[in-house]
Amino acid sequence: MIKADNINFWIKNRRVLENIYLQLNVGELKVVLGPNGAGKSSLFKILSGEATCKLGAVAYNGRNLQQYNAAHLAMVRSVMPQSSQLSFPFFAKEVVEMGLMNINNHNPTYSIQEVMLQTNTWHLKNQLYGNLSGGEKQRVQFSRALVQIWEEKPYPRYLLLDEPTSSMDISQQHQLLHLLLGLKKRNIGILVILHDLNLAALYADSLILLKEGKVIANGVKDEVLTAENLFQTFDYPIEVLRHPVTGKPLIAPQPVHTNFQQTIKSA
Ligand SMILES: Nc1ncnc2c1ncn2[C@@H]1O[C@H](COP(=O)(O)OP(=O)(O)OP(=O)(O)O)[C@@H](O)[C@H]1O
Repeated sequence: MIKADNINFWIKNRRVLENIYLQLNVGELKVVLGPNGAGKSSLFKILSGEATCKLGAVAYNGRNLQQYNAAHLAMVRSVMPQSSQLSFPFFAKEVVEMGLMNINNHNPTYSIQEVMLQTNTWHLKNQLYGNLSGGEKQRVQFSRALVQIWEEKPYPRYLLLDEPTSSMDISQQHQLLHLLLGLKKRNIGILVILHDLNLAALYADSLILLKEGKVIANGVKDEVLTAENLFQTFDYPIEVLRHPVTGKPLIAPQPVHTNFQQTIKSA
């Protein structure tokens, strides 16, 4: 389990995260939602170990994050940040192979091809990463993160993804989330930051709504995804309907012209 207790985080004397508690279990897909600037990426950096908080603590499998060295941490969690800059002209396949270098695995029981076929990137293997489209770059970075945890292990591991689908078309978005569902069965817990409420509604087990650094709601999907919680989080009127095929929540934002101001006043 990843356990975050009372996370408080300041950037330049401004508190951007306040008293955050969360738990991520293996077999769970947790989505973090919230408006721009809510603190999602800051929380992500603290959970992944990229940043440290003055107040509060993060533990992986019962052991404080600070006690892990980089190599050991790479064995228990894999990370896809919002953006990744590469200073050299790597081919797409070389970028994916970096996932193996992170865990010092020179002899994987699986092939890079196997993973890249799953993420629809194998045909891009010999293209320069810098020349790929935004969505293609994301799929390559996702592949790199997957390669790092693809091999089955007897201990719990975690995959952390910050807006992995933001540049992807609708088909690729759903394929990525579908792949995550498969990973849940491999003793892996997954935390994803998304802006697409409907992707969250279809695929998440649990959700955290964040606004101005504070948790508005945290729990199982059906309890968190209510019109009231969404309004409180986004200051925007959003209906929660039922998906006609899956029966899961279906998010229907109201268009701005339909009495938006009136709705805000009456809420
Ligand atoms: N390096 C920085 N210097 C100053 N302020 C920062 C810095 N990084 C983040 N912030 C501020 O911290 C707050 C939280 O930022 P964060 O990136 O965590 O938000 P977010 O929820 O991920 O937003 P988005 O949805 O737009 O990606 C924002 O107000 C942001 O302006």
